[in-house]
Amino acid sequence: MSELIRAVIIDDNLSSLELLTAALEQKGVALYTASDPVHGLDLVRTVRPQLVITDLVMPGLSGLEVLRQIMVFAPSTNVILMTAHYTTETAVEAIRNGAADYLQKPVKIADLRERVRLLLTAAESRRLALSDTAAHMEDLTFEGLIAKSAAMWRLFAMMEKIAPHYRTLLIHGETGTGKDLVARAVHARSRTRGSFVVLNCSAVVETLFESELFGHTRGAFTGADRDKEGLFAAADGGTLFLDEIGDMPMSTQAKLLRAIQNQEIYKIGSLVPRRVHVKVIAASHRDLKQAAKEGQFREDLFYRLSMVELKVPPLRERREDIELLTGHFVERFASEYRRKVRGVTPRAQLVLNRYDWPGNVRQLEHVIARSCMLADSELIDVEDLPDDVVDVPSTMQLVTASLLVNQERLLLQQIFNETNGNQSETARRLGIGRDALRYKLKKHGLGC
Ligand SMILES: Nc1ncnc2c1ncn2[C@@H]1O[C@H](COP(=O)(O)OP(=O)(O)OP(=O)(O)O)[C@@H](O)[C@H]1O
Repeated sequence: MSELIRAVIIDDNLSSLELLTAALEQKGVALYTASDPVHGLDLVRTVRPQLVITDLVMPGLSGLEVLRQIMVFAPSTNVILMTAHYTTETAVEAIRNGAADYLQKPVKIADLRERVRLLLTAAESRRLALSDTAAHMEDLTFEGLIAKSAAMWRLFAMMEKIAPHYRTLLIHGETGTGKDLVARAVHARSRTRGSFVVLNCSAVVETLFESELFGHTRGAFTGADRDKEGLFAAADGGTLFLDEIGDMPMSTQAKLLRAIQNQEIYKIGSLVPRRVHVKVIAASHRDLKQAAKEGQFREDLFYRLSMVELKVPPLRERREDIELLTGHFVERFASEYRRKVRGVTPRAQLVLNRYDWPGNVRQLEHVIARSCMLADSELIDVEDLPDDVVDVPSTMQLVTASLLVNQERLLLQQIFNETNGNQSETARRLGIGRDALRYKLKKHGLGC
């Protein structure tokens, strides 16, 4: 971050403009100010700043419009909006539209400095991770998540921005992609003081769901022989992570929605409400929108949760992460199992890079753990890898094969029709023998 940082501040209130300028004035930062949004946008176009701080309500053009225009011509700019009327909903909306942050006015100077520092450091980490010049693993790590792919660093940037503002969040991704780690990372960056409490919805007996979430009073039902606090209460001031929320019964979903909306819970057997401040993160490998359409998930809960939706891409869509994760897991398991393994051979790495990883990072983790145990030498080789990883043809090969089969069927059908089903003529035009033609016709269910 040694280069000069350019920042543009736009505010129609002159004393606020002066205050912000004084707050951000420091070595290495070039500040430009505008007291009207149109001039502000001109400045942004000419000086191409990394950072723009703009008021939300201004005559002529709103801060949201300023944001919208900047996102069109310089989408990587960090735009911070300031407003006297902060709500979670407007903050989330602004961030979904590309804002880097959304601050309550009057802005606390220490807060602003810290937010700017975090944003610029995050932008620097992102640049470093994507530039192939990262010197250390820390440069490629975001709160325990390791990646160098642009897709993952885009996700980290969104996590960073949304973490201080969201109240509900939905994480979607195939099994083993790292949803749990993503949830923990968002919690860590949310600056809440409370705990991170987890409920795996696929592991709870249906009848005990509500007692798990909201707690119960003694005698509330048979077997309730003492008062019990629920997970909502345990997560008060922190985050409740509901993993595999698609497995939550519909009746519990209705109560969950009410608790989220009212920030109030009732223990089973009690009429006394308790106020709670809980951020809720839900995760699912299922397409909940589709489930809601099919009546298998409450639509209102889906819309509430998906105000912010984070998608964790499958490993096969970010293959540049495979080698990095392989190295990380080799180091971890070699040390855990006290083995002298220090890497994988180039050809084994090729096999790993080519495989489709239906179980995603977790599957890669298990494969490397097993290979570390089996490897006879310092480098894991192809024979140390499981057969299914080594033998399966890559998706590319499968796709090509199925395309060829399709093409063949279409061609056969076309010529067979043109020749009015004349096999000798069809074989002649295709340049193959009659036996080969009969075989192919049978294979494709044609002409019989
Ligand atoms: N980017 C990553 N860097 C390092 N480790 C990772 C990364 N992504 C996933 N892992 C590891 O892979 C394993 C699976 O991750 P995690 O449990 O977060 O996935 P998940 O999507 O929540 O899975 P499920 O859908 O089965 O609950 C964990 O051991 C986790 O530590």
